[in-house]
Amino acid sequence: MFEHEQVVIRSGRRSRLPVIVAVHSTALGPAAGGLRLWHYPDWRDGVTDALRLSAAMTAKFAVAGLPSGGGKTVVALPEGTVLDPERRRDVLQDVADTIESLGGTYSTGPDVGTGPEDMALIGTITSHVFCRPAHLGGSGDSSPHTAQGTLAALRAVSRRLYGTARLDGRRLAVVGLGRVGAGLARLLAAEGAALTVTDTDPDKRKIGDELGAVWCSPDEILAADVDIVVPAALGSCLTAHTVAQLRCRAVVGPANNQLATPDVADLLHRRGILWVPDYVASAGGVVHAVSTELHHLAPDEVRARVDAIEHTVTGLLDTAESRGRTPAQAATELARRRLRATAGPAGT
Ligand SMILES: NC(=O)C1=CN([C@@H]2O[C@H](COP(=O)(O)OP(=O)(O)OC[C@H]3O[C@@H](n4cnc5c(N)ncnc54)[C@H](O)[C@@H]3O)[C@@H](O)[C@H]2O)C=CC1
Ligand SMILES: CC(C)C(=O)C(=O)O
Repeated sequence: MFEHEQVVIRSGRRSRLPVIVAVHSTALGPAAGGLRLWHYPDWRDGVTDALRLSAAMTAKFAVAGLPSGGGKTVVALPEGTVLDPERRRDVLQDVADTIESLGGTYSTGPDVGTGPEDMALIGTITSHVFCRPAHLGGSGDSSPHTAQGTLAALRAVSRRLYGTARLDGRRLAVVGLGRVGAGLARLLAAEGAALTVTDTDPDKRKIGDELGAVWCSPDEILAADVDIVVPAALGSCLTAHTVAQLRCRAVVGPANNQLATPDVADLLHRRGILWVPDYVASAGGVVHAVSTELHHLAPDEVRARVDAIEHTVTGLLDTAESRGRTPAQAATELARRRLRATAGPAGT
């Protein structure tokens, strides 16, 4: 079933690359979600990714209790494409044109492959952008706040499984040392967690060495003998095949769309592995950006909202336990309830 409100696919005027903007829902407010600049075997795979990522943003905002809707932009780069600075600028301007044409229905921010400087460039063409650098009036890089929010989710899970929110001595495997994964690994190392890490980019090994982490190959890390696996790279890492290999008690991480298909949540549950839906654990970045840029909250209030992810996760785990649901089902039900509440009697 096609459940999105709007999907725009344009060939960029300058770059000739496919710019895909998916607006899943504006039921809670104008849509927001990051710009993913990534390689795909076929541009249609980029469309599939945009559809899934934008739907996840709707759920992310609903569970976080924020008045925004779900959207996402994907620029599907053919495999092997390397963008020189000029071509990168062309792509970003093409994205900005497309977003501007939506007249405020959707605003973009950073995601895989983009950051605050890219948002600054987009901001020269459209005002519908967030997470620009602070000196330009934006809330800056979302990734430290995404990492902080994921840490809050990990504390809730640790308390549930081990009776303490402290992570010192806990064994965690961080999959992906990009902007969020590296930040999170640093927070975990500072707390005394024993880390196993990986990234497909061998240069990231330096970060692991700096943190005293064990380096593992990307193909083997999901089977590592650890307490908690932390997906912090790309989506669809949890499949029937990889779930069968897991040796951990929980999977909690910031990577969007970790499940290859929704039924994988049941497989995890049947194996007794606690999985916190990614759209709950990864909300810190948008919570920070929206609370700062739209609601103009003071920094300590914003930080409290990011840290409140710990209570959200605890609440979901309680609900799941008391109603005989998986955490995934409890989160879906909460998101649907909040979306229905805005639709009024006709939508209930
Ligand atoms: N940046 C943010 O604030 C937010 C990011 N997320 C999600 O968190 C995840 C990471 O995002 P960022 O750190 O911003 O992206 P990034 O592009 O900075 O980092 C991604 C990292 O994953 C690595 N990687 C790719 N495939 C891999 C694989 N198969 N195994 C191991 N490593 C692999 C890449 O080499 C890169 O170092 C993404 O799924 C993103 O959608 C979610 C919410 C907010
Ligand atoms: C950081 C924001 C923009 C986002 O796209 C996400 O939370 O996935």
